[in-house]
Amino acid sequence: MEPVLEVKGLQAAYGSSQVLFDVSLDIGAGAMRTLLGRNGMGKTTTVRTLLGLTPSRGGEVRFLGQRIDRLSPHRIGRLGIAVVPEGRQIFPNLSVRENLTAFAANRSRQAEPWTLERIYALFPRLRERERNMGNQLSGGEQQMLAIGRALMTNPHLLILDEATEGLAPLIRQEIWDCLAALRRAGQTLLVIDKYVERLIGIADRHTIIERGRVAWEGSSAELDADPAIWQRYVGL
Ligand SMILES: Nc1ncnc2c1ncn2[C@@H]1O[C@H](COP(=O)(O)OP(=O)(O)OP(=O)(O)O)[C@@H](O)[C@H]1O
Repeated sequence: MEPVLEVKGLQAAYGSSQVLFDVSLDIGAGAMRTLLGRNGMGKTTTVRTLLGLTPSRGGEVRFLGQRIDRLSPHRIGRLGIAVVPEGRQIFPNLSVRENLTAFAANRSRQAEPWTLERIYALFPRLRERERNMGNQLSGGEQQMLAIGRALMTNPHLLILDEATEGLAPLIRQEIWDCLAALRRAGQTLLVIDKYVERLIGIADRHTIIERGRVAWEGSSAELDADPAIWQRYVGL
């Protein structure tokens, strides 16, 4: 079956400083892949380039078979890629409910699309906070809201950058439980996070990025069998 996302030899730069040299990866329908690597290795730039926010300088990106590496971020979003960005970017002056409904759409034409009710069932805390403004939420609540807001577009592909960064351990666990539930429900996922041991139990495949190049790629079983690999490149 054709992958949902297929990236081949992706290159990107900020001005004259090249940051991605040759990044290739694919994600099958309903699969979850992680992007791993230390700070500054190019994970966020990879995501920004997929979303059209940083122009690619070479290589190809295909989404559901269609070339997207020359499209605007707006068009890419409409095709059904949603992101939970680093730092969440919740609208501070909109309520939880308004944040969730602001971009609601059915991009992937789901027979049973995400609704407010389903988001509130996934994250009961958001229901309790329904009338609170974005800037009145804890970090964990903001992350739940950012995930809920992305799901409300019913994306073919959901990308999370720094999925659990800066969150308390119990909240981190809630986010991983949510990712596992989404994975079981057939949502295709690309996740950046640092906690390799946890991700091995949830994701299908992993890509380790080192200085803008793929240093290692493989399955959860392969990564689990070789902790030296992730200790070397991720260092936890
Ligand atoms: N807007 C920018 N202008 C110039 N250089 C940048 C910019 N954003 C990132 N970089 C540089 O590009 C490289 C890759 O950064 P990137 O944010 O993609 O890494 P990362 O793996 O996501 O790390 P982090 O977890 O710290 O975000 C780094 O050397 C960084 O300093």
